[in-house]
Amino acid sequence: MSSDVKVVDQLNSTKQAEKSADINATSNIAISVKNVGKCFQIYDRPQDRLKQSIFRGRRQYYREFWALKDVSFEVKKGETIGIIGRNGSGKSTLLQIIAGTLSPTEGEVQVNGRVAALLELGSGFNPEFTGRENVFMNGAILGLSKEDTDSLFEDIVAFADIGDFIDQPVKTYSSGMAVRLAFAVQAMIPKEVLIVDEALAVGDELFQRKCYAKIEEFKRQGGTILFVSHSGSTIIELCDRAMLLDSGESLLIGPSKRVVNLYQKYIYAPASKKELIRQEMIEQSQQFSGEVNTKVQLAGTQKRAERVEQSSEAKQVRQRAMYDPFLVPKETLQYESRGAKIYNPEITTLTGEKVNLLIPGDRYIWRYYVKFHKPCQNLRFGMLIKTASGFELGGSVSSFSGEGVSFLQSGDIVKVEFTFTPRLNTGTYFLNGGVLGLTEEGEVYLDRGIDLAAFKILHNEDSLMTSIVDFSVVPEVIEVAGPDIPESKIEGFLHSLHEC
Ligand SMILES: Nc1ncnc2c1ncn2[C@@H]1O[C@H](COP(=O)(O)OP(=O)(O)OP(=O)(O)O)[C@@H](O)[C@H]1O
Repeated sequence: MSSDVKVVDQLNSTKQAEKSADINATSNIAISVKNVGKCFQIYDRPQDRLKQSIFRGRRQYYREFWALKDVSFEVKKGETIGIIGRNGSGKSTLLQIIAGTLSPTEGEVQVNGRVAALLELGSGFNPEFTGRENVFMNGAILGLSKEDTDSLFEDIVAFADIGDFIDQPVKTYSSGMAVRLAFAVQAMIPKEVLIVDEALAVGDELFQRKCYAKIEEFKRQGGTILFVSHSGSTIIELCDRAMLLDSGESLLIGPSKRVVNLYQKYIYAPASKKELIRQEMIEQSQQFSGEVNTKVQLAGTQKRAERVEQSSEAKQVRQRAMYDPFLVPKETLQYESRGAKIYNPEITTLTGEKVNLLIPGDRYIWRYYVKFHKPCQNLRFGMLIKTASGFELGGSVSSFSGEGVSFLQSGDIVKVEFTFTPRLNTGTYFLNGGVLGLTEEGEVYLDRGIDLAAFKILHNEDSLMTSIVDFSVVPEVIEVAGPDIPESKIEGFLHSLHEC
């Protein structure tokens, strides 16, 4: 897209946002998408495009391709919604329509407030102008006065961190530098709605972390976010709800963890089962409409576990079996079997007692059995531990890619054990198990169970750890000087300490 076209589109976008703000100013809805469809005209040969413009309307030289079909949803103010789906499912098209850089063929989109969109970053810059000039141009396009942009300018430049290049023409920038500056503009402008296409993978890892921190800050401040990602765990971590797009259709909108799990079950299902799962998802979508899932049947669990934590008995329970029958995942999800099935998943102590209240730092076994219903080869077995919000903490597979148990007959049963040490903070965690095998489609899950078991890490009074993972940190604080070192001498003094 040329920069001129982009400018016009963005001006339209601003106008659209202003218009919507009038309509929705008092509503708690930030984005409303109603029956949106997008049809692209596909020309098989370049000359067909020319013919179409000459014989306009009299004959059709293109094929129609509907990239979005009848998509409807609403996003409340302050909500973060994730959009997930395979390549080509229509995610970017939907984001562009909501951002106002693409118009829908049918349906209606309303956005309440100013939109900043982290899409096609840098494509709106004029390469002949300097970074500074482009920042002011972008500000004007986004509806900011010169004074507004003036007051944000230092922050934009500091965030982009491109040094003196700010006064060089953008055509001299590396692509990474242009993207950084464009991100900084969108990140710093005042906005009500932020649209992010994670596929942008901006710059190096440090800059990416800075971008995520900025997105998280916007979320904390009550901003509304629409977020596209291929990473299920990022969607679960960041988003309140998620939408699954498939071939341009919105199949499922609901709690993000549930949507991501069903999506994974769907993409790994054999072709013959896909339509069935698709229908199941459409039906589930109607049930969700905003409901929040509780993960575990907590009846009595929390109180029971707290009592155990508090009692002096907790200090003596090392090596004693601790099992709470109420601590079971409410929503275990098993993939469609492709010739193998997982049975009897359980956590035990090294001496075989079934447990789910674990002592941090002790050794345990995650065990399941697998029965094979057809001959299978290159078999690998996996485990994964996740937080209650679905964030993947870590796991293991039984061998490297492509290796594994070379062959098992139909009817064979294997026992799979993973001995592990949960070095984790107090809290509830979930375990997955999976069997991978080589089929004519490549390596696929022959069976996979999401949230097959839950466990709780008991409180350790002696631990000073913070957050989730225990890195066995040993803190040490030593007084090295009294108040007699003046401020101006501190660096020299600390240097002399190292030399001693
Ligand atoms: N300008 C266009 N002209 C014709 N077809 C288009 C155009 N833009 C997108 N499409 C088609 O529309 C479909 C949806 O594309 P889109 O980029 O929205 O998918 P996506 O889900 O974002 O994919 P990805 O995950 O690969 O980024 C694709 O089949 C794509 O080829």
